[in-house]
Amino acid sequence: MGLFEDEAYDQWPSKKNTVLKSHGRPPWYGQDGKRISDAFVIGIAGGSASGKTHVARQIVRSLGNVPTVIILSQDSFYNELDPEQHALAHQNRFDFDHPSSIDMPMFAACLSDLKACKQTNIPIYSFTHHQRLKETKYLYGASIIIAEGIMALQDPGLRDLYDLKVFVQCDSDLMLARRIQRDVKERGRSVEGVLEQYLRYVKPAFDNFVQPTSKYADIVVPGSNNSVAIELIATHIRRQMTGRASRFRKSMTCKPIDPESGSAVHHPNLIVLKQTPQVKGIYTILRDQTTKKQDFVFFVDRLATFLIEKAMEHLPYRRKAVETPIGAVAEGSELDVKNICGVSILRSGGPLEKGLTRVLSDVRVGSLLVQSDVKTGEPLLLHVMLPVCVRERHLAEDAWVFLLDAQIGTGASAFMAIRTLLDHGVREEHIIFVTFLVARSGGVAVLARAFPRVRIVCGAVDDVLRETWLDGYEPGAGPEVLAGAPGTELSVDAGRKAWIMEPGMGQIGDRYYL
Ligand SMILES: Nc1ncnc2c1ncn2[C@@H]1O[C@H](COP(=O)(O)OP(=O)(O)O)[C@@H](O)[C@H]1O
Ligand SMILES: Nc1ccn([C@@H]2O[C@H](COP(=O)(O)O)[C@@H](O)[C@H]2O)c(=O)n1
Repeated sequence: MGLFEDEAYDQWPSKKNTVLKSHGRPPWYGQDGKRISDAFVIGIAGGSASGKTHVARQIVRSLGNVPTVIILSQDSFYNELDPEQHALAHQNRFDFDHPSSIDMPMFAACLSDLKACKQTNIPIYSFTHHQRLKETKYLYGASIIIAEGIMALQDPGLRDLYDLKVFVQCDSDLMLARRIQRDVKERGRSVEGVLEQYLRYVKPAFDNFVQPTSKYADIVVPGSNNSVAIELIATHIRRQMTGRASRFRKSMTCKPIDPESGSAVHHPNLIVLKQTPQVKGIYTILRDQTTKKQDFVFFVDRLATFLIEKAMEHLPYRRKAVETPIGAVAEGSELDVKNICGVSILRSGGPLEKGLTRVLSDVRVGSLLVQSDVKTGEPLLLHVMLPVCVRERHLAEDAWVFLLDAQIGTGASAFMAIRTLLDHGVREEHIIFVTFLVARSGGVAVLARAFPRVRIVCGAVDDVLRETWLDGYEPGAGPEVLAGAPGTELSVDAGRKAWIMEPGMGQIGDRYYL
């Protein structure tokens, strides 16, 4: 499932569960790999049909070009009902408006995970059937979270999670009229049923529990004609977001110096293929600019298999005895891992992905898309599609992940990809980065400092990571120069420069696929 699904919520059976909107997520961590700031969280409360979801969506629209936003609806967290309660619910005789009807601890837990930049899996609720569906919805990667629900400001623990608290104040008649319309159209209810439920539970609960929480709000927004208030909120959020992203692209290309020895830091877990004549021969063909595409693809595929086999040496194995066809016992070994998967950094990780599936035929492979921001040169996380054993927290901590990318130059994409896996609970020592080429003076040293337990398996090490003007770039030209500019396998900074590896292999993805 894709992570950043713009306006994806119309497909959900319950109310608008989540909206994810992304213009790419800049680094949320510092040079030491640790998180530097939490996501910004807005809590929106108000009566049923007061317009909370509408306000949340309007805020998202008004925010425009900001990093990823998620709308998290409290509606997803109604408690499971037993058969008796279920029967009552279908007769409009169950109180869904009492605070105890919502699984507040679960809502708070999901929200705090998202705030702390971790992934979460939220329930999907069906208002028609008054129950949670079997599937859950995976969420990850928001810089801004809007949590909305009638009880969003009810719980003190929840209130502590918000950076901004909003209450939507709406006229009761308008709320009732909207609710009748919506519940008949979208929630499979009859007009009589809506009115019965409204008079018995909704209105009293609004007066007793919902309206009193308006006192906690930083801002009260009208339930209609509220564009000015929404613009004010969006401006406030934009201001809060400024300066939150970490900027350290430039420093990633420098050789970090070990304060104790004074010499450049090398990666303690950099594993380079033995430079046999056979391996050297393959690299010679791959580095040669006259090599035809057909040969390039053939030798990349061959090398990918070598590298994956090398990486496999770092997985745990246990002893295993088998009986041979002649009835003898042979002592051997077998893989001792619960879950193993691949994650390919798009698009250059593709050839290694093929290598991985040749070696482990049933392995699941996910992907990450990281691209440089044209203005700042910082990496932006644009897309996350991870295998289930990483998406589910209880599986992630036992999972082993082969992270695949063609080369590590500045290390910016590798850094972001590793941080993403760690956010999901994958153990640092369970990540094996497999790559064709690394630049010694570049990102590996930065990665070594931040994530020393991640193993990097590569086939060759280039000493030079050179900063250069992009081909065809003239200072002062527009950002369109960057689109598809050759030699930008390694990212671009605000000055329209790229870092290229020497001697390098050129753009491995382009040479392989185009
Ligand atoms: N400002 C508004 N102007 C017009 N219609 C609105 C406005 N706010 C909400 N509505 C409509 O009212 C109904 C309920 O709004 P919604 O945002 O789903 O309420 P809540 O999330 O508070 O239950 C929806 O059909 C929505 O389109
Ligand atoms: N099975 C359910 C669960 C909840 N409700 C009603 O939903 C209202 C809250 O949702 P809003 O989108 O209107 O904020 C709440 O007032 C419950 O009565 C329901 O009808 N059935």
